Amino acid sequence: MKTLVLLGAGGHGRVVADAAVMAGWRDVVFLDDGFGSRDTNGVWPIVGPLVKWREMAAQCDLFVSVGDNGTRLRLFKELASAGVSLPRIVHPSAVISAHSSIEAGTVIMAGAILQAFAAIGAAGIVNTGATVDHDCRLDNAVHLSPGAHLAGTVSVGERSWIGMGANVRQGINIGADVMVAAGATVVNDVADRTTVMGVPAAPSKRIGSNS
Ligand SMILES: CC(=O)SCCNC(=O)CCNC(=O)[C@H](O)C(C)(C)COP(=O)(O)OP(=O)(O)OC[C@H]1O[C@@H](n2cnc3c(N)ncnc32)[C@H](O)[C@@H]1OP(=O)(O)O
Repeated sequence: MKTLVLLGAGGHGRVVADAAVMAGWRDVVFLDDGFGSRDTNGVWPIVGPLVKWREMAAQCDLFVSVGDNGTRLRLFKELASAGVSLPRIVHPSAVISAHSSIEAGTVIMAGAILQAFAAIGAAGIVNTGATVDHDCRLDNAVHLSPGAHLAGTVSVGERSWIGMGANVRQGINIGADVMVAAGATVVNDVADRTTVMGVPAAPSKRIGSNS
């Protein structure tokens, strides 16, 4: 297998690296703009700043491991438009229906479950133990946090973040750039750029950061 180059050397990056090793990559390195002041992320080396991807692209697999949804999607699009090889990373303990789909640049973490006809967009994160049930549609750069659960036929718009342990009722449409708070239960559709929290989830006057 080619060397895997991860763009973004934070905590999320370490979990992506670990999943990638479990999925079969042997050599994993990071690029990060903190290069110079840090030279490792966990047990993996940081070998240069982000821009170095251009000189590594021909020989390596590249993957954006930035947690912030907007930044991750912007970098993913930059790489994709340069024609770079952009894998999916699926932890071997995830349960993935043969009738589901996962676009490039997405990571599926340990213990996650994708049910039949679930469709996951590009540059997404389906985090530890999250479940996506039948016929759900996740647009690009959605982050489904650890232990979040989507019932059947839920749609989630671009760059939205579903917090830890949140639950979404079947058939719900969640817009783009939405923040669903940790532990919320969503029983009504959610408009673009809204933060919802609580059980049942209601819009919050305070806007949380979507990162
Ligand atoms: C592997 C990983 O680590 S992946 C990362 C997973 N992380 C998550 O899922 C975290 C998701 N983020 C949250 O739930 C955040 O609390 C947010 C975005 C909803 C709110 O964040 P902030 O805007 O910083 O809000 P802040 O912490 O200042 O709290 C504002 C108010 O909302 C309340 N509040 C915050 N989060 C929640 C929540 N999840 N549910 C209910 N109420 C909440 C606070 O108690 C506070 O109430 P108060 O004004 O009465 O004191």
